[in-house]
Amino acid sequence: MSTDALVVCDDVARTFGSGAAAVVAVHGSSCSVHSGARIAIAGPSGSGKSTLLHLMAGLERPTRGTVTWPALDPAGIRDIGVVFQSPSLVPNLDVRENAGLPLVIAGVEDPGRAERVSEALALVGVDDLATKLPEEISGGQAQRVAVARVLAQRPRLLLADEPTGQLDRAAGQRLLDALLAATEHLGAALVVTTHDRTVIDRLETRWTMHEGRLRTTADRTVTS
Ligand SMILES: Nc1ncnc2c1ncn2[C@@H]1O[C@H](COP(=O)(O)OP(=O)(O)OP(=O)(O)O)[C@@H](O)[C@H]1O
Repeated sequence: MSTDALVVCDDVARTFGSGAAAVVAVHGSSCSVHSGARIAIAGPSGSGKSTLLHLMAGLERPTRGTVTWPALDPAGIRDIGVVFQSPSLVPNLDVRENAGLPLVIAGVEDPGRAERVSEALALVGVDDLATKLPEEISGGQAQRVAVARVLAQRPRLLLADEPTGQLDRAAGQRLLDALLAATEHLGAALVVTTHDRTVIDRLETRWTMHEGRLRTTADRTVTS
């Protein structure tokens, strides 16, 4: 396996529960993600996409196999940003405060923090909403704020779990535009799990999950 990979999954498996109730969410699957990669992980509901993404993020431990982050230093798992299907903004904080919250928790001080938050909000086109509360913005805008919250951490690897799943087609396209532009600007790799054909068609690399098994494929030409 290449050592410049941001994440390497080597024969990983993840089982939930035990005995007769055990569910094998991911069977022995191997893959690696390098700088600049733009990968869609497609597959039906329940095929193990989210579990694989969580394994890549270090949010789940594999029951078999290993997940390593060769190009990230030991504390570098912080270089991984995760966007979930639901934005989960804090209701009583405004957009700017929500986007900056992980940096506050990490102890990043101003003016650096404010600069990073402003850059992230601008990258996803919600800088004009900075003083709005979550209840004052649309679902698509809230999801862009959730992306900004991750971008403000300047990740080298951005993992997005069905980020357009709750959005209509137009809002989903705008979110994807923002994700692509922002990861390019930051030089971050992007991995997106999705059912959405229009998302799949815009990423160079398409992997598929089926009943917990990952199939990786070569890069292809993006249609738009
Ligand atoms: N924490 C958990 N406890 C028990 N079973 C789980 C858990 N997480 C996932 N599973 C099971 O593992 C399997 C894979 O789930 P996963 O969420 O990874 O699939 P998915 O492809 O992301 O599905 P969707 O597209 O619907 O989000 C499913 O059968 C699911 O019920």
